Amino acid sequence: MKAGRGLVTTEDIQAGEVLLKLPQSVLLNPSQMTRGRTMPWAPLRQGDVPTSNARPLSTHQLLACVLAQWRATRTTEPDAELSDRDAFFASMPSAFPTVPLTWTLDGDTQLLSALPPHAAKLHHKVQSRFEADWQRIDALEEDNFTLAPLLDMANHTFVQGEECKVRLSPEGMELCAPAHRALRAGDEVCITYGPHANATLLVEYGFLLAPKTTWNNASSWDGNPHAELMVDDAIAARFQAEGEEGAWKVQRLEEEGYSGDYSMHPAPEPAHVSHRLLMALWLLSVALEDKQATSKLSLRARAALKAKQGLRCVYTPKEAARQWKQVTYGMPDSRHERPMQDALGRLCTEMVEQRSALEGRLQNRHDEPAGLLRLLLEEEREIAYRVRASAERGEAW
Ligand SMILES: C[S@@+](CC[C@H](N)C(=O)[O-])C[C@H]1O[C@@H](n2cnc3c(N)ncnc32)[C@H](O)[C@@H]1O
Repeated sequence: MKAGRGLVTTEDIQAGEVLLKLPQSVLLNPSQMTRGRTMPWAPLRQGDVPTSNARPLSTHQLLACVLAQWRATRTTEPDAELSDRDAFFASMPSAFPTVPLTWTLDGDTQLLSALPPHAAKLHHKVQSRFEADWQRIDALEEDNFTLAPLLDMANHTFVQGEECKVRLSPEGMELCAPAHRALRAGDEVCITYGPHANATLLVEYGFLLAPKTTWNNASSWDGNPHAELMVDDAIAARFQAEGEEGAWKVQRLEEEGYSGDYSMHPAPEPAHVSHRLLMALWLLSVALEDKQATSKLSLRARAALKAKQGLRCVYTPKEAARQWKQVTYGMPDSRHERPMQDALGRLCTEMVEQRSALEGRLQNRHDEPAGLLRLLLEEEREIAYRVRASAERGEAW
């Protein structure tokens, strides 16, 4: 994998065998640095009551201070001998060109403007965290983010079962070989950073998993197994465009805990939509009508209303609420299938077009960050294609 440096075994290792032990004393986190003593700068622990003169740092702020201080000292004394801890610090990367936060700090608006909406939202969260650290806001939850020499060199694997396990104990940290797979000398030692989709990997870590082959209609999914296309913005826009009727629908979703987090997935196949998105699509397949008011409309106005309702199922609000209850009990009415398929097809087409437009913003950029962003946009477009094809075959849910 093209992942910079990594960990590699130098001898054969049995499945489940411990590869590495890091005693508490070499770990760098607030617990270790304060050794349980109360310090005015120490991040608050659970149950700590902040005193008026304490200005605690968050863990990230504290570790950033330690690293900044080390870097400053190394600059003034470049020839000083390296201790083990210095060697660890010196091994850390000093530039992060593929992490979108760097694009913001460098003012690379071209790359930023091509981020797909969900990745842009995730990036915004990373940026807010970063800004909060700069502003030194009070962080009241317990945090004990740790820098771990050597272990921090482990790259992420996407292959389930191939990852080495990190175990925490009062003595420190242990890295163990995969439970069911021996390692041979020369194998890379990987861990998992979590079941992340590519947008998260890009904005949090600056990398993503590219597919092994070029996708075509027939190929099975060989990209990130956790790939997803988030469509919250597009769904919210649809409800908003429906005015009061949309607000009624949003309220139904909120009541049932289905508000937001609407996703499409290429794997496991067939490409499909999440249950939450399905619920939103059901509501989009409904048109509300006040029968009494409609009966008073002119023929022309009634025809215009019919056109607006399109293929959707028309209900009075009371009947819609009753049908909705049925759906939340897992008993949808088959009359909704066609309008839902239709709504999904249009949504997928919009996603494809939006990604192509975003890709257009990367013209003339052939650097690594733009390459990664292009992969993300291509992946999202491919998911939309696959879900649309599944919907046409009646398999998207
Ligand atoms: C904990 S560090 C691992 C050591 C890192 N490779 C280095 O050279 O310092 C995490 C970083 O490694 C890279 N990385 C980790 N796993 C990767 C993977 N599967 N593919 C590409 N890059 C990866 C990313 O840049 C990520 O932010």
